[in-house]
Amino acid sequence: MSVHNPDIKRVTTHTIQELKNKGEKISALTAYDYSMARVVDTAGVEVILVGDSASNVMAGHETTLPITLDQMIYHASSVVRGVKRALVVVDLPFGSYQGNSSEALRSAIRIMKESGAHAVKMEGGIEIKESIVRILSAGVPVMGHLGLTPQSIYKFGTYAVRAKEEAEAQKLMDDAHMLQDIGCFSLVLEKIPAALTQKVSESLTIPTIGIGAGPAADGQILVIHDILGITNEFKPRFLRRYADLHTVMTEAIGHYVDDVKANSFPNENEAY
Ligand SMILES: Nc1nc(=O)c2c([nH]1)NC[C@@H]1CN(c3ccc(C(=O)N[C@@H](CCC(=O)O)C(=O)O)cc3)CN21
Ligand SMILES: CC(C)C(=O)C(=O)O
Ligand SMILES: [Mg+2]
Repeated sequence: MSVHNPDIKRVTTHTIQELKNKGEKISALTAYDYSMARVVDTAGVEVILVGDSASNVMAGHETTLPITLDQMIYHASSVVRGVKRALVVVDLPFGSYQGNSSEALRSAIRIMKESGAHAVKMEGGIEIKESIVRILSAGVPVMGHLGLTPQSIYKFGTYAVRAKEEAEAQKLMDDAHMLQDIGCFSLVLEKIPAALTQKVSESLTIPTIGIGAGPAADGQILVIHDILGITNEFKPRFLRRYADLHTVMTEAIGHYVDDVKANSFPNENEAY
């Protein structure tokens, strides 16, 4: 296996626009720490998202709501130190940008200044337009996020597919165009019908990145721990597992415990 596009030394927002223009799909994954980011980057993924899913995957919370801006900056700065090539995008966490565009700008600037990441991602459409405009005006690239927006889970009540009804699909299409028109460089579409993803992706010039949104998105994103089978209890239909690391890791650790109990670790070569 080899890294795709080895000629690309550093992925930028322009690189992923060119991939859409060429009709080449964009690969994206999450990472939350230095060691995992090094692996994901080395494997050739173009976009690494420091997702607020860290709240679930790293901290064990039920939702993404509790993670703080300081915690996102800690994860993001760790990821940036592990990345040589990918574009690093960071989720603005719940409560750091909704409602107040000055606070939104301050949050985005803290992320850029304190982590070294390349862009931020924000959930929502017209409701957060002013905040996005302020951040874009400061020269910070913004990725939008429409459809299933987990920071609003208590407004919707479920993680079910979004925009199945015509009115919600129309609002999503309007929001997508608004985000493109104000200058967002890309857009995540989460858990919406595949046909709507196709309509939106064909109608926009900027690249869409889907999760549970079907094959027509210009790119795909999943949570790294999900594709590696570490989070083995999370199995939505859209997830494809590429490894069963939960089993691999549990067995490896079990062998270590056995060796310690049998006093066969450490041996003479592993001692001074
Ligand atoms: N480990 C992990 N992976 C993710 O993809 C992820 C997170 N955490 N945390 C933040 C959000 C939440 N996401 C989610 C959460 C649930 C479903 C989901 O489909 N849940 C149920 C169906 C619920 C319903 O239909 O009401 C399922 O089938 O598992 C999808 C995406 C995506 N993000
Ligand atoms: C799943 C992606 C799109 C995300 O927002 C996250 O990981 O937080
Ligand atoms: Mg997120």
